[in-house]
Amino acid sequence: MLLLKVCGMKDNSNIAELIQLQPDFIGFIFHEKSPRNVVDHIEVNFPSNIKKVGVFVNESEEFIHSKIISFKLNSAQLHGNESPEFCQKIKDLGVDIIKAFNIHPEFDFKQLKAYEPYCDYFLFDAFGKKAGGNGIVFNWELLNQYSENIPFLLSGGIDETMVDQIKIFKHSQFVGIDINSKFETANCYKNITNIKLFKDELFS
Ligand SMILES: O=C(O)c1ccccc1N[C@@H]1O[C@H](COP(=O)(O)O)[C@@H](O)[C@H]1O
Repeated sequence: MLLLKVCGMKDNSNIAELIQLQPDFIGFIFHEKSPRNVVDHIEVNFPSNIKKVGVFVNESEEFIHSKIISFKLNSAQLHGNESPEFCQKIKDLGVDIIKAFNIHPEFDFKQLKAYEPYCDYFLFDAFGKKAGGNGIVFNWELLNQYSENIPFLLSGGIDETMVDQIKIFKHSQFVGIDINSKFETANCYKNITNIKLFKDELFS
């Protein structure tokens, strides 16, 4: 069964509704340039089986540490140009590491080897103007070049029309899906009904 990560949550009541659907990961973006940037405290009780992921773009170790503590994060998604050594430093803070990469035709998959010892998952996103949340789908066939041993989540512009595409996509390290902007209504609210339909169809 694929893992499901729902990213870019901000609003307490929206988060509480999402928890009812039992995704595997819920992501919180800590990036000032993003409309999904979390500024307020999240006041929702999380069941222990749902992992809280903080998403960071080239932030300092101190900043990430402070968010791990105040939001009780289980995982850090590093969505910038963070080095393998930086991933190791953040992993040593006691969280799982999801290292994101923006995939394009010239992407050098060989660079991923050095990240292997410090990452729990890779996340493959599209390449766009912004670090993430571009709502763009990349050519998943490029992942045929990925031959390392870290499981990955597929990301980038995934919407509810793509269930069949996801079901036929095959890769030995493909373990999950990350959804974000394509499930939003206004003001970065997630449409919980659409997420439920997507999840039910994906896992049927
Ligand atoms: O969503 C954002 O604003 C964002 C900002 C900075 C880094 C990552 C961000 N989101 C991540 O982007 C991918 C793809 O999102 P989308 O489906 O294309 O909207 C997803 O992994 C989010 O975690």
